[in-house]
This record gives sequence, structure tokens and C-alpha cells, in this order.
Amino acid sequence: MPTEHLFVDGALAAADMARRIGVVLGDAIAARGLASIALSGGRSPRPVLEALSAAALDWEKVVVTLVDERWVKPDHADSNERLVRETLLQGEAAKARFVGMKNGAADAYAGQAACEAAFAGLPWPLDIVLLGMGEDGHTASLFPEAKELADGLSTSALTLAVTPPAAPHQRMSLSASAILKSRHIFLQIGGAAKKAVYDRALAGGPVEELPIRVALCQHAVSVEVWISE
Ligand SMILES: O=C1O[C@H](COP(=O)(O)O)[C@@H](O)[C@H](O)[C@H]1O
Repeated sequence: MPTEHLFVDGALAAADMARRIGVVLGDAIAARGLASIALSGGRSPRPVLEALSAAALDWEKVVVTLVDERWVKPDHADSNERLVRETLLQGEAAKARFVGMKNGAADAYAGQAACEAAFAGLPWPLDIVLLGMGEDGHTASLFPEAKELADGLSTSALTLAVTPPAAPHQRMSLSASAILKSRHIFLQIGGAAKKAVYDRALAGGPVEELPIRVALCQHAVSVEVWISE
């Protein structure tokens, strides 16, 4: 069962999540000399990343990467790399080592091998994988009904290319096995619609129906969830 942090206000939830991330990264640096975090994109993480950017950490010892990426140029409005650069990687936090998913290949499928090679060089297990969730139950870019979902749930590769059935842009995503190669999974759930999906996912059922169950219905990695109204 995940540890739930409940907030009436999304801004308070984001501030608390940023504080907790800072503690875990600081502890990792103290214990191992290095900290690592994989970040989700979309709308939800923005206030968390802005707050985290101000954390008093030895940022040169932090590796920042992505849980998923849209196959668009890094200056595109939908780029998760752009989100991370504009929010987290500012001031002292710009000293962190960023490893993105997008490369120069023409599409995500052609770019997967180079992305996989880059991700093989990350310090696994990652200290934190920060997940979001769509109202369809997708997490990272593991979408229900995507033709790549079965592969994403079973492959031992760290990454895979995905075409979302109903969302724009090809994606690169962490696989389920990579998400679980982590010391902590943190999840953001904002609003009543996502809370209803979260409750349904927790109740159990096929992971193919609600891929967020990759994180919620397992016992190998501790999961903390920040829930706001
Ligand atoms: O497409 C994506 O969606 C989910 C949820 O995004 P949000 O905008 O509803 O917060 C996100 O976790 C994922 O990383 C992103 O690429």
C-alpha cells in the first residue's frame, strides 16, 4: 500500500513533494556521493520542479533524467526536456547532469537504440522515479491500448518507443522494469478525476487496463503519493 500525503491545495502538495525529494536526494549524496531522479512531464510537475530548483543541494552530484519524452525538438512547447530546463535546471540546479531522451533520429523508433545506450550509463537503481498519471491510467508513456504496451510491461530494456493511441507525438518511455529499478517511486495525483482513477487502480485488476498499476500493485519499491483536490 502506498504512503499517501493528502492536501486540499495543489500548491501545498507540490511544495511538500519538492521538500521530500530534496531530502531523499540529499540523503543519497550523503550515502553514495551521487543522487539521481527521473522526472515526468506534462502539466503536473511544473510547481514541484520550480520549488525543487531552490533546494540547497550539491547539484553537481545530481543526475536528472526523464521518465518519458515527446519526440519533438527540445525547444517545442510539448517537450519534457524543455519543461525541466525551464523549471528545475536554473540557478545552482543548472549544475546537475541532465540526460535527456530525445536525440537527432528522425523518429522515436529510430532513436531508441541511442537512447537505450545513454540510459545504460545512468546510475541504476535511480534514487527517485517521479511519476504522473493521465486520466486514462497511463504513466510514463505506457498507454492503455498502445500497440507497444505489452512490450513496455515485459521488456528488460530500459526504454521503448511508443505511439500513443490518442495523444500527440511519438514518445520515448521508461519500461515498467526500468521504473521499478528505483529506490523510491513518487506519484502526483491532482484533482477528483485522477483520484477516482487512482482509487480504481489501487483496488487491483489488469495492469494493461490501468498501467499506473505497474507502480501501485507491486511490493519491490516503496511508493509515496501526493494527492490534492
Ligand atoms: O503525457 C504525459 O502525461 C502524464 C500526465 O500529465 P499531466 O499533464 O496530466 O500532468 C505525464 O505523467 C507524462 O510524463 C506525460 O508525458
